[in-house]
This record gives sequence, C-alpha cells and structure tokens, in this order.
Amino acid sequence: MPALRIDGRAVAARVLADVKNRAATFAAAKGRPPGLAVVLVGEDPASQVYVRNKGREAEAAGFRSEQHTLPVTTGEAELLALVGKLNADPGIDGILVQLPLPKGIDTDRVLLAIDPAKDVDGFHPINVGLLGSGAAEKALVPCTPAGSVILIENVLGPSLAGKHAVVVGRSNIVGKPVAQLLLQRDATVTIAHSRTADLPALCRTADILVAAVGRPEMIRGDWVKPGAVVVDVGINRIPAPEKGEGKTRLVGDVATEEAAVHAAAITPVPGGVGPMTIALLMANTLVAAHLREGLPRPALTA
Ligand SMILES: Nc1nc(=O)c2c([nH]1)NC[C@@H]1CN(c3ccc(C(=O)N[C@@H](CCC(=O)O)C(=O)O)cc3)C=[N+]21
Repeated sequence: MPALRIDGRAVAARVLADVKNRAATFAAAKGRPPGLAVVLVGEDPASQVYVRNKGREAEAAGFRSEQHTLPVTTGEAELLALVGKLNADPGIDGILVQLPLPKGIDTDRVLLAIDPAKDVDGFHPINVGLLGSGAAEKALVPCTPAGSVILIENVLGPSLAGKHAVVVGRSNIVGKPVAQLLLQRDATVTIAHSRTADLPALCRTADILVAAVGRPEMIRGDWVKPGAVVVDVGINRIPAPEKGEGKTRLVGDVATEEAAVHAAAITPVPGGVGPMTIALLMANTLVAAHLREGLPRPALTA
C-alpha cells in the first residue's frame, strides 16, 4: 500500500476557518479583533515572503495585522525599543520577531524581552518552561511543533500510548518542543541528532518519525519502519537544473518517494508542515487574545 500523503494545506485551511469564526466572536464581544505584529529585520527575500504570507493570513482571519520591517543595520537597542512598544500596545496580542536575526543582535535577549503573554512563537523561556513542566494548556506552544502534532493526531488519534516516536533534531524551535508535545500525548520519545550512533537503525524502530534536521533528503526510504507515520519538518531549497539554469526546488529532510514505499502516512514538502506553521501562528494569536482578555482558552479543532 502506498503511503497516505497528509494534506497539510487542507488541515491548515480547517484550522484557519475555525480561527476566523472565533475571531469574529471575540471581536463582537471585545470591540476589537485579535492583533498580530510581525517584525522583520533585514531584507532576506525568503523571510520577506514568509512575513508577507503571515500578514495575508492574519487579515484573512479578520485580525488586525502589522508588519514592521527594519533595516539590516538596526541595532539591538532599537529592536528592543520596538518590542517594548508592541508589548505596551493593548491592541496587539501576538508579537513575532522573524528569525534568524542579523549578526550582532543577541537573539536570546530579544526573545526574553517579548511579553510571554504575547509570545505567539512560544520561544520565551516562560513558555518553554510551561511546556516542559507539562503545563502546555497554560503556555503558548511553538507553531511548527503544534502543527506537526495536529497532523499526527489526524492520522493516529489523540493518544499515542504505546508508540515509539523518534525526533531527529534537537533544536529549541522544533526538536525539543515537538518531543514534549509527543510525550504529553503518551508516546515514548527518543530525541536523536547528528551524534547519535546508528541513526538509520534507530529510525527503523520509530512508529512516528519526525525529521527536523535541515539536511535535504537525509532520511532514506530504508530508515522507515513499515507502517510508520513520517512528519517532514525540513524546508530546503536545492538546485533543480532539470527545471532550467539557476532554478531551485523545495525538498524536505526526508527522501519522500523512497519513504512513501514503507510509511503508512507521510507529509509532503511543500504542502505538509509549512502551511500548518502559519495556521498555528493565527491560532496562537487567537489564544493569546483570549487569555489576555480573561476569556477561556479556545479549544481549536482540525
Ligand atoms: N520567529 C519565527 N517564527 C517562525 O515561525 C519562522 C521564523 N521565525 N523564521 C523562518 C521560519 C520558516 N517558517 C515557515 C513558515 C511557513 C512555511 C510554508 O508555508 N511553506 C510552504 C512553502 C512555501 C514556499 O514555497 O517557499 C510549504 O511548506 O508548503 C515555510 C517556512 C517560519 N519560520
């Protein structure tokens, strides 16, 4: 049986429809829509595309949406001043500072300066700590991990008891938080990385395989256990001479066609985790708006 291709665009569209509905209810109750501010330092074209997409989805959901683009020469103090202004703005519920930041800016200091109640990336140490101590329902949870777990739940249901999840990659942005979310759903979780012994053999023990390493097509078909659910978080732009001189294409961290021979279900790139990241950013902004206004945390559905 060929693997089910998990349609991240379709699941993201369901999340966004739910967010839009609830945003309208929120706006009617509070006299203002949820507000999201996205901050971009520098002119990296890929980052500009992502930031523009985030603004477009925020507007489609009925949010107030602000984009702040600062020159690449911006100093840390200036960026901290903007974050302080956004923290103090009562109409802004979510602040996202696009990463990576230019050299010379201390990323940890900037993330620490964002009000944890507005930290829709879930990168502030307060939110990291709430997730790590099992209080995810009080936390803002990082978007890519939360979106990845919704895709897994759509295939396997809410309980992952008895399943072995292998997370390849130990970043603060994906690997560690996705491991926490899987653990919270009762999976048995192994976090693997570049120094893990015999990574292919370990991956072959995974009922759930999450790839978040940032190396194009590193995970091969024969690393995948028959019947596994494979979530490919990687987004790598590689040369595609077959499309013409200087052209590129997007690939994940998994050799998708090879892996699909063995997997029960697999997320494609593009069209898998990426659209979920943006949908969960809107969901987090809606959650932050509710919590800041003293309303119960909305239980989003997909
Ligand atoms: N503070 C911060 N938070 C982030 O969440 C954040 C960030 N910084 N820096 C950059 C990365 C990257 N990122 C993506 C989001 C959506 C897609 C996405 O929708 N991808 C489409 C394809 C897009 C394309 O064609 O290039 C897909 O996979 O189908 C990709 C990448 C969020 N990031």
